[in-house]
Amino acid sequence: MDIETIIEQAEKKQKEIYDKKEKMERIALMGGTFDPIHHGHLVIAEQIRCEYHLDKVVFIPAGIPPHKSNLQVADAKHRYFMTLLATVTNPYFEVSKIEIEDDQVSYTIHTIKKLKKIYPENTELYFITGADAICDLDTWKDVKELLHLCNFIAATRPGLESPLIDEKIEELQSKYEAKIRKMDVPALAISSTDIRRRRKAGQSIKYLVPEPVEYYIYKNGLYR
Ligand SMILES: Nc1ncnc2c1ncn2[C@@H]1O[C@H](COP(=O)(O)OP(=O)(O)OP(=O)(O)O)[C@@H](O)[C@H]1O
Ligand SMILES: O=C(O)c1ccc[n+]([C@@H]2O[C@H](COP(=O)([O-])O)[C@@H](O)[C@H]2O)c1
Repeated sequence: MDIETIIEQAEKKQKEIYDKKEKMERIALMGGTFDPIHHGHLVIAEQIRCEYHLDKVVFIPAGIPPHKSNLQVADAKHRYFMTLLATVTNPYFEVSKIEIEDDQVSYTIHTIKKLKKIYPENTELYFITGADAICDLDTWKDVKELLHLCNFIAATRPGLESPLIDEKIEELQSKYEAKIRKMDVPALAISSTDIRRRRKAGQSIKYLVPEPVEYYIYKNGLYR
């Protein structure tokens, strides 16, 4: 099947999930630059979905990532399509265009406020981040309000010691009375930075990203 057909199917699936939205009560949001999306992202999203009995996980590619605005990132359209391709086979995964359709910096507080207006009042939102992101949560826009609007789940990530994450979570919880939980996920030392570096060096990225994403990267000459 060609990439265009898979993308078409993925967009159809988005609509079907979206139409069911009034029945959803526990939704996880997985924000990221996804430049590109890789198996590390998918593993943490699926594990958290299962362990927290969530109705779905919404992947939200950032339009202008707040902490990466001085870095060059691939066009939002490419990052959106790769996220669609990576998630199409999971009926519980959805991709939102909410941040890429906005020309402002993609602050999570703005996204959460917009989504709270869309979802029914009883919906509980969980924002998934890697443990590295938790460590600099203090620097996020309107962090106090954000932590009151949304639960956070910090997935462990190779390179960050677990006690350090526990300490950080405790600190944030007492400072902001926040609801943050840690989730131990199988260690996958995969990062988008490493995938881009490998591509630039002409090395293989096979098995680090889903196959259709790998194909999309080659077809569109990304990260050379
Ligand atoms: N292998 C991984 N294990 C656990 N969490 C991860 C992993 N890769 C990414 N994440 C988390 O997923 C979220 C979105 O990640 P992002 O799109 O920035 O990918 P990244 O691999 O960290 O990218 P980059 O290397 O370009 O910084 C972040 O909160 C990040 O911490
Ligand atoms: O709102 C903020 O201030 C903020 C600061 C840094 C990161 N974020 C969000 O965290 C997610 C992961 O970001 P990144 O840069 O690791 O891809 C993504 O959804 C970003 O929009 C949000």
